[in-house]
Parts: sequence; structure tokens; C-alpha cells
Amino acid sequence: MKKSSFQESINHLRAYLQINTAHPHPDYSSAISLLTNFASSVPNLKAQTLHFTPNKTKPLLLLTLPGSNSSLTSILLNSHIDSVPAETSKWSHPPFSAHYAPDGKIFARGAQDDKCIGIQYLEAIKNLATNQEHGFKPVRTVHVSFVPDEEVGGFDGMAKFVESNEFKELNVGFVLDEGQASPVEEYRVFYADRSPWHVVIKAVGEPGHGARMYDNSALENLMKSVEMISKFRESQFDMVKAGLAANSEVISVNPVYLKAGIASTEGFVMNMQPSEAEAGFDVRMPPTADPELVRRKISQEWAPAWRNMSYQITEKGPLRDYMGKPLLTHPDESNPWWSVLKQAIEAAGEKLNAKAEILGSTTDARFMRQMGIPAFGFSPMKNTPILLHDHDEFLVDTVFMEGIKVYESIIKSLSSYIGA
Ligand code: MET
Ligand SMILES: [Zn+2]
Ligand SMILES: [Zn+2]
Repeated sequence: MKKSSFQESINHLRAYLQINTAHPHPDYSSAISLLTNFASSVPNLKAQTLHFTPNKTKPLLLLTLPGSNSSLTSILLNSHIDSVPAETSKWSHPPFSAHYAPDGKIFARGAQDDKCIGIQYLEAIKNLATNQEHGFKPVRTVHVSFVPDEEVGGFDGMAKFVESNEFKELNVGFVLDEGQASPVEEYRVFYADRSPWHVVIKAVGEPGHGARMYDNSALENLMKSVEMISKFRESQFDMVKAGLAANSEVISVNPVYLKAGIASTEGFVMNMQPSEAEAGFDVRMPPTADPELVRRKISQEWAPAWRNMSYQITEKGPLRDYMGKPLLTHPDESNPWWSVLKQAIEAAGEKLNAKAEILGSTTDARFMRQMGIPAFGFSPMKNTPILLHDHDEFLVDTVFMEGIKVYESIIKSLSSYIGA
């Protein structure tokens, strides 16, 4: 077997990106076939497809490279197969064409989030396996998981996987999951995520003529809440603007939809005030935030029953681990995995941001941290604008190739570390 050439690696990435795994109808089976096929070209890499839903429509691919010492805990490299949707008409190139521009940019939904890392894991393992006779012998077993449904909360994917017997048998001791691009030369590592709540507030009120001024209309009630929420949002954002906290260290509350009005064939009826109105918010809380405080704010200020409001909170995953501690992995010398990871990145000739960060968004790593397993978020994309969930998401070919080298160093170091 030989190592993949530059062009072959790029072709692997582009072929994966060309499979439309965006919600609401991700093509998981084509993605799993492609990945399984690739994995079969790597010696000793075993593949199994697991199912945790009754109709088997959400497969999870687990690849395993056995280590020489099965009494040590294993390493898990995770990525998700699914993507958020793309507004095709707003893109410069069709989002599932993986357009390869002359300047090296590869445009595709998933180029950064996070199909790049899935292929990089495989390319790195393939390169290491090719060099086996020159010394690469994993001591710890290395697993690579490709999971479904991360972008919709992970409940039929990673959440079920970590609860399974199959997962327990893996005896995972350390996890690497996705991170986020770095606009500068230094790579970024994430030691925690923010936890999402989806909050819907509903108002009811007196209906009436569009020309009438009166108290307690549904939209007036909703707008009062929106004002209070905006004030809270501003108080959080002001701390960021004043340089007192990073974006990911405060509680974000962003409106994502508003729904009200009486529809007609002409659009909306303009001279009637509706009796119902609602709004949806994406709320993200850093690991140290007090969820009870937010809950109280919602029930007393944002959607008080006395203003004819009601609310629904959907918690998208855990906030604390099974010991009741915040979900975070210590990025310091108290955690030997931190040192191994840091040294491996530096050994590859790369620089790491001096401070590990909380990720502003959310990943499947929270389910593993909940089990008490240390997990860091890392996607080796340097000098790259942050374009996840945006139009024209792209990754530059050379950045992708450098990432493979970095993972080679990381996988080698993690799998041969015998201290923990
Ligand atoms: C709703 S769970 C999180 C899904 C996605 N990764 C996000 O951060 O938005
Ligand atoms: Zn992602
Ligand atoms: Zn995402």
C-alpha cells in the first residue's frame, strides 16, 4: 500500500462533500458506503456499522485500529456525517459540487463543519499505517466514529451511542471531536461547549381592529418580552464588547423566528390585530452559567403568565456530568492528555493558541464529557475564516493537507501514550 498523493486526498474530501448529507434528508447510506470503502484500503482498520434507531435510518460508522495493549483505555476520534442545510441560490457555487477553485479553495457545505476532519482522520491513519515498518505501532486502540444527527442535537446519534454496550466495550479514555477554524496562524483547542436551549415564548391577547389602541393585544405582550430579552442580550454582549469576556463565555440569546398575523391570499391582513403571537430563541449557556437563573428570567420576565404569556424550553443536551460538575475538560497540566495533545501539535511544527477556549456553539463532545471522559475540540484549520453554517463555506486545499500531518503527529502521540 502507498500513501495517498495530494490529489488523491483532495479527491477523497471532494467525493465525501459531494454526498448531500444536509438536513432534513441527509443521505447517510451513500456517505457510509464511501467511508467504508476508503477504510477498507487501510490495513488492520476494521469497520462496523451500528444502528441505534429501530428503522435503521441513522447509521453510525465505527472504525477500529487495534492497539498492542488492550488493557489501556482507547482513543476516539469523532466527526459527524450530517450538515446543516444550504441556501443554494445564495452560494457562488452549488454547495454539493465541492467546486475546486484555481486558488485552492474547495467550496461545499460541510467543508469546515466537519467533513474535513473525518477525511483527515482517515488520511492520517492511512499514512501512519503505510509507514508501519518504520515504527508506527499503536499501543492504545484508536477508534474513529462517524455519527449521524449532530446538527439536530445528536439524540439519535452520539447520545444513544454513549449509552450503548458497544460504547462501554470500547473503554474510551480520551476523545477528540470537532473544533472551529482559526483566522490566524495559531490553531485553536476547545475544552468545553456552550449548552443550547431552544426557547419558544407565546403570547395571547385581545383581538381587535387594526386602527384601535388598547391594552393587552397578543403582539403588544410579545413585544414587551422581546424588549426585555433584547436588554438581557445587550447586557451580555456589552461584556464582550468591553473585552471582559469572550463571546463563548457569556449567555447568548438570539431570536430565530417570529410568528404572528392573519394570512390572506394577498399576504397578511393589515387591519386586524391577531390574538396569538410567538417567537423562538436560540439560547447558549457556558458551562459555568446557572441554568436556574435563566429559567427564572424566562418565567418571571420573558414570558410571565400575568402578561398572558407561556413558554416552552427544550434543553438540547446535558449541562452537567453525572457527578453534577460542569461539562469541561481541564486544559492544563492537571490533565495529562492536554500535554500530550499540545506537544503533538507543536512536534508537527505548528503553533497553538496560548489559551484553550470554550466553543461558542455546541458539539457531540458534551455527551462524552457527561460520561466523565475527557474530550477536546480541534479542527486543524488555520488562516481560515470561520464559515460554519454560513454561505460559501470553504476550505483551502493546502490547509486541509497540513491538517493531515498534524493529525498524524496527534494520533501517534495519543496512541503511544502510556501514562494515563
Ligand atoms: C442543537 S445541538 C447543536 C447543533 C449544532 N452543532 C450547533 O451548535 O448549533
Ligand atoms: Zn459540526
Ligand atoms: Zn454545525
